[in-house]
Amino acid sequence: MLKVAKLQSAYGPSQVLFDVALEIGDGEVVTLLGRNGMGKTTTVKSIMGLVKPLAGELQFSGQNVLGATPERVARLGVGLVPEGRHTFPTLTVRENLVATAANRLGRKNPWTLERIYTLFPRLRERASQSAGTLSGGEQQMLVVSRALMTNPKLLILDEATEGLAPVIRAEIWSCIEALKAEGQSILLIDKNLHVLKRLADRHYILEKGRTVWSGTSQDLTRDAELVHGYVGL
Ligand SMILES: Nc1ncnc2c1ncn2[C@@H]1O[C@H](COP(=O)(O)OP(=O)(O)OP(=O)(O)O)[C@@H](O)[C@H]1O
Repeated sequence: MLKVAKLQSAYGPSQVLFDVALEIGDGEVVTLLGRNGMGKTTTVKSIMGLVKPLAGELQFSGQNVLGATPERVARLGVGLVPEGRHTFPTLTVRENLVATAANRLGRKNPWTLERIYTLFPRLRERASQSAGTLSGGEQQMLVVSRALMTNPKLLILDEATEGLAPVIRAEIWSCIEALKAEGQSILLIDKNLHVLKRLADRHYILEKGRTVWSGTSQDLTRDAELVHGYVGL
């Protein structure tokens, strides 16, 4: 579904990605690990077309998307939950959700308001409240739901549980588990290694803009010391 190889990206004169490689197959849950500043978010931005890569290979759904616009990448079916909780604060929860509804045609089981409210009953309760008045956890549920309403083939979550209370974090994890069970392909960036080990199929570690390790959750446990050195967790 997604293939990234030898990816290089820069912000102006400062190169941040030198050799990033990762692949995500249909229905796979894959993580991108690494300490702060190693290039995880820049990799995501490069995939989305928000940062224009200098070189490399970027394929999504069999199409070359190296240098594609964010609109094209989104239309092809990549849904992003970016770092930080960005809702439309003056719109209601319901309006936030319908604002991104897309890509319904031809989908087996497209996301609808009803399905979202079943996944996150809290959002049903808050449906007519403006998003800006929600708690941090509720806002994050809304942001994840908004991405789902685009019916993405690949859902990317960049630090989706950061700064959330443990109980809310657990809700987001169980949502991700439910999505996985449905066969949703997901790329996860998060610091909760113990949960990621359980949830994800495979992992990639970035160090200074390079993919330096990849493997299954079993490999991650086997290479615990090495992984600890890279990830610091
Ligand atoms: N807009 C920008 N302009 C210039 N440099 C940037 C910009 N955004 C990030 N960087 C730099 O690029 C490098 C990689 O940052 P990136 O955000 O991709 O890392 P990360 O692994 O996602 O870390 P974090 O967990 O802190 O988000 C860092 O050195 C960072 O300072």
